[in-house]
Amino acid sequence: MTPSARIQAAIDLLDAIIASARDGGPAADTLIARYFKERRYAGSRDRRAVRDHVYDAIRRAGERPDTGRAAMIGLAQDQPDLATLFDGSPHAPLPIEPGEAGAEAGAVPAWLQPLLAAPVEQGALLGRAPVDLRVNRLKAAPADVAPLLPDAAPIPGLSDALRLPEGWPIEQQPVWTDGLVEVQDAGSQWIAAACDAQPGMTVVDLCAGAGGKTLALAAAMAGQGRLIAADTIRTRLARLEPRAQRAGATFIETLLLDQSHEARGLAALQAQADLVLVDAPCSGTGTWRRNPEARWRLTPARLDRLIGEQARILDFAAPLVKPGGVLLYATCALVDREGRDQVAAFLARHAGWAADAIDLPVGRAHGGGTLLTPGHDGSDGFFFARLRRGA
Ligand SMILES: C[S@@+](CC[C@H](N)C(=O)[O-])C[C@H]1O[C@@H](n2cnc3c(N)ncnc32)[C@H](O)[C@@H]1O
Repeated sequence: MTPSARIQAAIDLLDAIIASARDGGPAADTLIARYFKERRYAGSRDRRAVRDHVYDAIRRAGERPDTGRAAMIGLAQDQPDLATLFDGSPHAPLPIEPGEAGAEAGAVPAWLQPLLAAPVEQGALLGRAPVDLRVNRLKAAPADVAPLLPDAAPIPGLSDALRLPEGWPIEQQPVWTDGLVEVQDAGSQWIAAACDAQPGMTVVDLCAGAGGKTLALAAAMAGQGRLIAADTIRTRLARLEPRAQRAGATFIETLLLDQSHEARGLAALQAQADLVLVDAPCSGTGTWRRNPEARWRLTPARLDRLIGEQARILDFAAPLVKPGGVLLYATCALVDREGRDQVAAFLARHAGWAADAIDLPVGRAHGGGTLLTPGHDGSDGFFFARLRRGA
């Protein structure tokens, strides 16, 4: 592909990504993979260049652009070399017309800016994320793994964590295929630390998804006790099973819940759990480093729906906790209505509950919980709170 044809390919992909973000379709990564599957003539350098253009254009535009062309013209305003590639040659975009507008530059959609927690450094939300690893204590100690990964650096305060540079291909290494390490952002590892799961406990991971945090809890429990991974989406839970095998965490039980009738599926666990983790569905504002197009998907109506769902999940999670036990509420969102205010509302609805102080060498206290941000903590952004049921 010529450099100009790569720009046109990026424009075509951005058109598809914009439509998909508007209509709730597949993620950008899926669309990019599909696009190249149908265009075998594109070599690996073409793919990398097109992908970089696409993600640079997504990162640059806070609001969803009208067209892929507008998104790329916006990028060309910052990178004038790109503007010369709009040359009208075969497979290239037409020249940029005088006065033709590019998408506006910005990090956060205007409607969302006032809703983000005040300490959040908005300019840092779109940085590049490193590859963070968690050494799987069920199979190895950090001292065994560190010499196998000389490019990895420790992460202060997280004894089982290692950090590799962005894009490092860990999934091709035996240390990953053998289950000695999991890819897990430091923020998620801090949440697992805040859970303080111990061997022998009964633990419910209520929004387990594909089990990223479940596996961290399994390692903290040293494979002893009861660990139930629940979710309403069968395909997500199905992805946990091979991961648990690889990690040697075979004691994990999975529980598929029926959306809107979750309490029925959880009836046998009432007042049984020492710990319930609610890693709730959320706006994902803390993970824009990895999913920058997520900010083109969010709308005020979708945010309202998520907040309602978070409150509903908290309400059916609370009765599972035994007296004296803990409900750890976490979201990878930095919107106060999903974090600080959600916890305050929970405490107002549920007598006999209180927020524990969280003693971790990271984050900032925020309302009844802790705020982690890319700008302050170098991890994905999260809000989390430890809610304790009175004994
Ligand atoms: C933020 S993701 C969880 C990520 C996962 N804990 C991890 O560490 O990889 C939120 C999950 O909540 C699940 N979910 C949504 N509504 C739910 C409900 N009513 N009950 C249980 N899980 C739900 C979603 O399917 C999704 O997998």
